[in-house]
Amino acid sequence: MEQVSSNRSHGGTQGVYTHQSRTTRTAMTFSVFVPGHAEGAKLPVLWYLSGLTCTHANVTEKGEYRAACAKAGVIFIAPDTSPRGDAVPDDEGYDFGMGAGFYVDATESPWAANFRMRSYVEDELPALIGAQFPMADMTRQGITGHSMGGHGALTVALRNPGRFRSVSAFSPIVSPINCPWGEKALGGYLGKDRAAWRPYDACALIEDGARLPSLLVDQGDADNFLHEQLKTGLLVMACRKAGIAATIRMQPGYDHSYFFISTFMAEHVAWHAERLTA
Ligand SMILES: N[C@@H](CCC(=O)N[C@@H](CSC=O)C(=O)NCC(=O)O)C(=O)O
Repeated sequence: MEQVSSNRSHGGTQGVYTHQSRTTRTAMTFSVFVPGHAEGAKLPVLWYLSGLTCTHANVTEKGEYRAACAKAGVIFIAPDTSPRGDAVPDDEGYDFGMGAGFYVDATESPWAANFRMRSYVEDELPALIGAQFPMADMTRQGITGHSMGGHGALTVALRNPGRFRSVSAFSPIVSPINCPWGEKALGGYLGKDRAAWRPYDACALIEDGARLPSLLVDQGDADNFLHEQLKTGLLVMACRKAGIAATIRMQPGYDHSYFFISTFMAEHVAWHAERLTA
């Protein structure tokens, strides 16, 4: 792992790092904010999975999480959304290929060689963080994300019961098998058999018996993707039917942007911190 940059902020350190991933077979970049802490202290970890077109940089520059993480003593980690590089296949659309890994392990050619973001965020990166950041307490992890990354946070948590003490999302795609972004991505990465898509659909996972400890979701009601792509109502219904304790808030006037995310970021960090430090 190499450090790309390091900046002191809110009494802690905002770092950006790169490493050669054996999972994606590419270099991968991610950011980590470590709050100031006593020597030998162990801090809980909050993962943030980003949305379409993003790298680690969008939330790092516009997410406004550092003050809240410094106050709560929570490490904040932002991975990239896909493998990248000249040798990595891409698509002309913003919603498939580079910047749009959808947190799946692709099985279809030519994507399968590099697009393995499920294994990257579930296995390789957590192991790297545990090895390289001795202050990270990997027994206390929370996960959140935005849009495609909200879908990632929900599905990673649902598939890994017991790993995350807290789960939240900002304007998540709640059922990719039921929206154009998801149908394009899952069809492209996984092929035509829709049964293979279910492990990557939060509502389907819940319907199939997966559970979350509790859930916080914020969704802007002026989000132009709400009705065609995000479909928050499907998650409300799935949680209600499964008896999952979920706080799903419609926020009047807010859109899909980082102006929305940064408005509610401190509340999400505090919500996670409450569960990660209990
Ligand atoms: N370019 C696209 C929209 C792309 C977009 O809105 N991306 C969102 C995530 S959408 C779901 O995953 C985002 O976070 N963008 C980065 C940012 O810094 O805002 C279009 O024109 O429709």
